[in-house]
Amino acid sequence: MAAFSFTLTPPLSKPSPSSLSWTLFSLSSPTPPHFPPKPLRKTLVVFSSLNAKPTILVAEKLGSAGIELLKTFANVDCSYDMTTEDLCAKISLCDALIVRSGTKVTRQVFESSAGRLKVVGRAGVGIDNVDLAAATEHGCLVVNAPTANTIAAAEHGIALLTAMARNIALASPAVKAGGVLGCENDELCYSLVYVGTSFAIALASVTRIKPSQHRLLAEGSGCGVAADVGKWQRSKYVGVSLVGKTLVLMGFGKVGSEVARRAKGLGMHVIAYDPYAPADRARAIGVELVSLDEAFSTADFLSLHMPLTATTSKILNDYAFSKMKKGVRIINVARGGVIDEEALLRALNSGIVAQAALDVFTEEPPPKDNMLVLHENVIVTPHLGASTFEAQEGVAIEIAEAVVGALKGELAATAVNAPMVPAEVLAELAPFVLLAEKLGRLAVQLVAGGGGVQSVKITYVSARGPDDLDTRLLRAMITKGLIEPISSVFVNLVNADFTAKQRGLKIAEERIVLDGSPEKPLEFIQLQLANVESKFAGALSDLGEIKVQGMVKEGLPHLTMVGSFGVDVSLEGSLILCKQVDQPGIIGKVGSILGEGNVNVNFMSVGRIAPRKQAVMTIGVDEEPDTETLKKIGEIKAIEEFVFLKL
Ligand SMILES: NC(=O)C1=CN([C@@H]2O[C@H](COP(=O)(O)OP(=O)(O)OC[C@H]3O[C@@H](n4cnc5c(N)ncnc54)[C@H](O)[C@@H]3O)[C@@H](O)[C@H]2O)C=CC1
Ligand SMILES: O=C(O)C(=O)COP(=O)(O)O
Repeated sequence: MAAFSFTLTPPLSKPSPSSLSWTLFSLSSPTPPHFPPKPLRKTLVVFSSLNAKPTILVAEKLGSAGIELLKTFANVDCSYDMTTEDLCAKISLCDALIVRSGTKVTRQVFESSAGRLKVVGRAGVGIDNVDLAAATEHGCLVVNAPTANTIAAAEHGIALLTAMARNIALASPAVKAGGVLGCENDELCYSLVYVGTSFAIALASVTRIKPSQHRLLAEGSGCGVAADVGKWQRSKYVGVSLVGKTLVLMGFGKVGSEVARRAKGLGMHVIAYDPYAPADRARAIGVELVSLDEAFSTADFLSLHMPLTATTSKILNDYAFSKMKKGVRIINVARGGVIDEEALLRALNSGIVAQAALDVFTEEPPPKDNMLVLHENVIVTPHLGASTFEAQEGVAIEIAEAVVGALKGELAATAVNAPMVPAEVLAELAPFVLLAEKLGRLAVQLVAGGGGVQSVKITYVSARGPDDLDTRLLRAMITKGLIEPISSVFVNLVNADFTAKQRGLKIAEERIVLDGSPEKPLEFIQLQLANVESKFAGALSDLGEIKVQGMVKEGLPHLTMVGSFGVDVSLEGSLILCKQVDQPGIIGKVGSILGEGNVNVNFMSVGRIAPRKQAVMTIGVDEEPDTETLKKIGEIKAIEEFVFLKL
């Protein structure tokens, strides 16, 4: 009697947490016309919608063009000014969330989503308000809109620079209050006052008050401007010139470069501190990259354009200010947290910093009694860097395209928490990505017991040099294949490495370079699972590891080796592996049993050590054979063992 085993477990399908299900990817989807220009890198995303329309929650004001675009694909819920509690309550009903800088997307939000939230779209650049680690752990892709507000932010930086240098923000309301609006004696007049904390000109409202109340009002609101109302103070608002002055840019990325171009047009000497910026790009704009110390010590004006990270947090601190020239002027359109606000206050009070122009704050909106905001040498705007009509329409379209694309399973060009791979590399790797997942699924189903695997060795064999092969996608898909069939977690490019680590799955990668034509990115991929028992002994290598190997033939993934047996079967549908003593008639017998069970065979191959010796037969089937059919196969005398695998 032949020893055999077959498996209909572990469960290979699991209920989708939402109307969205995981699929590998779609490379065939047409790319929508793109505005603004397409970034060069893309990432593979693994979502696709089934029948029901997904729901997208828009938590902050988004340009109308973006909303219209979203509505063509999804149910769109525009709920602005939600509390954290409101957001957490709604999020489990949403497949995607779109925010700007005003919404904190915390771990609590991801936990509250109960696995449904698949994409967070940040309609802008800075993603410091999104808990990326939590997003990744929950397999949620985060995309941003990194290009559409660059010019707006740069223009705002220049606006603050010039407004500060020429005291525009202080002089204008003073003139309006006293001169233009006609403030005389005890007659009632209009005066610009700051609302509440008096922190923003943009928030100023016009209030009818008596001139005798101006000072009172000014003192009451802590507002230096209101105290000067009614005065035509030409000598008070004498400014400083820009031409010939040194402007230091801290961060020389998209916004920093655009500020540089504009500042050079104003006749400024522009230098930058950015350890990661390419020197040739800086040179092309006529900007010298300098050390941090040189940046601090030479600046007449210093403008911040770096992201808020652990390294940049409070980069302008007491030490930095102590290195600066007396009378330096600071502009911040990046993030409040890159400045130690208390240190800046001290530097303003001591005169090291003559003036500061701030668009962003550690806490937004800043508290009423924020002494920086109230400081007479500080001008402020309420995070307006990206707020032009043009930028907001552009950002809205950019983020809507990214979110819809991700939900459709297209490539996300602006993924923040997943590897981005050049689009052309991705197109080339696509069939290998499919092969990688199938090999993972196949290998794990050969393991006896439901415990899965603790270590896997992946060997990539290619005629290309190791540096020419980006294996992140392949590794992620092998991980997906290894983990999903034996667990309830959904693995994608975003959370693959995290999930593997969390489950204690060690992944070793090896690349072997073959002689041959480097036209194809890969010749084959091999997986070896060590320290496991197999339910199909024929899949074990001489070293006792489960070994499977595959390659891409005519664009389709093929299994080419099981254990020590060479086979050749297309990895479609499901697979039956049989180990038998090679002899006439076996193929026919198995074929007719499958036929009787109404199971269509799509591929069959036999790999044998030698004629009439042991052989492994691989049979690709379109349908899943029922238990009775499988039992009959097991009863064929010459068959030593067999296994049914669902791909
Ligand atoms: N106020 C507003 O409304 C807006 C603010 N922003 C903010 O402006 C900042 C820059 O945006 P982009 O230029 O689009 O980003 P980007 O990514 O193109 O440029 C950032 C630059 O900072 C550099 N950098 C990173 N760490 C650094 C460090 N430790 N020291 C020096 N440089 C470092 C990077 O190398 C990069 O060149 C971001 O914080 C973004 O959130 C952007 C748009 C609007
Ligand atoms: O894009 C950025 O980084 C910004 O700071 C813009 O923020 P906002 O979208 O205007 O809230």
